[in-house]
Amino acid sequence: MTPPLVEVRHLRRVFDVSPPFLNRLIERAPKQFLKAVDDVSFDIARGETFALVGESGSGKSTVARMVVGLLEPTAGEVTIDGVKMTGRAPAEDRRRVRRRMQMIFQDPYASLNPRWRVDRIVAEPIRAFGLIQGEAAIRERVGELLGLVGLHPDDGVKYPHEFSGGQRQRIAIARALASDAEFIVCDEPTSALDVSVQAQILNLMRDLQDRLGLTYLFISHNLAVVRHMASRIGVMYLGRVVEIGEGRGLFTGPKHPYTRMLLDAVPDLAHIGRRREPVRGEIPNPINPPSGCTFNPRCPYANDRCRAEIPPFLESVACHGYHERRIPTGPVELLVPDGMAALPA
Ligand SMILES: Nc1ncnc2c1ncn2[C@@H]1O[C@H](COP(=O)(O)OP(=O)(O)OP(=O)(O)O)[C@@H](O)[C@H]1O
Repeated sequence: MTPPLVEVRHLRRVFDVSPPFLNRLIERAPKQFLKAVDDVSFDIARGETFALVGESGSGKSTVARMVVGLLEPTAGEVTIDGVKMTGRAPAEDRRRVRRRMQMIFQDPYASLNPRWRVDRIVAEPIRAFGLIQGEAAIRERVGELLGLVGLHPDDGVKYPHEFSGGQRQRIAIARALASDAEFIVCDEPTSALDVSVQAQILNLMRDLQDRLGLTYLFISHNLAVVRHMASRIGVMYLGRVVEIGEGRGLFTGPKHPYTRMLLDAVPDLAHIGRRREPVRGEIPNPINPPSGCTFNPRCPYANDRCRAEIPPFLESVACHGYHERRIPTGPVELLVPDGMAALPA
């Protein structure tokens, strides 16, 4: 069996969110810490799209930033292509992996230098990594990359503000591909776009994946988008992965009560065989999370054990109720929301 391209093990990130020292001194308040990511583990196979979903603040972006090396983990390991990125792997190995790993963000405008022409933006990784020598050859490669993402090679002479949001995301993708990336971390890449443009960008990403064998870590709060993109999905709640499921399976047979609640909150979800449960309560304060399973105050099936013990991650789900067969399960089916009909199933 080929090893996974990406291995994330027991990743943790704690932020110090204490008030300023003097305030703490006056108020005699202790330091405060926020566990943004707590013991997260998953693998991503080569050529696969693995998605992380969850409500705002569940820790998705923090995981993404640690995976690409933009943020130092408090604990845990990220191994990419056999190289321990969080350990003491030789610098040369880590540089090689970094080049082949890129990130695209929700707001492409913020990540594209507004004063640079598009051809310079796309050529920058090629120059930085010394991938191609000679200006004519670089120009040719930039034209090729722009064509690959559905832009015209002549678009290179324009500036980012001359493009629409969707076209800017295409430029960001071209720049990511310029360094011969094989692993792309996509943090809400289409959330700022109109639904029809979203579909075009998602289809482009899938097409590029097929043609170039790309691997994606896809972060989104939009379940319809995730269902379209991902072969496997991890559901995050308050810094933990509570369930990992195969794309369709997660939608048709959710195991964790939180996954069911997330699906129930999608208006276009048709429910077969079980009652839709209303969304209960709010996400607790992550600085002072509930004991035991952090979902227990919102869970209709919680008992004393749920309030006392963190559930282990077994059979792809971390839930005492599921392991003890206390939770009724039933199939659900996701209907394609309006406007997303352009997305192939
Ligand atoms: N630099 C930071 N300092 C302090 N707290 C942070 C920092 N970055 C993130 N957090 C906190 O960590 C938690 C997880 O945030 P994160 O952005 O990873 O969640 P998310 O699921 O990606 O949500 P969103 O979709 O809103 O970005 C949140 O409670 C957030 O406030």
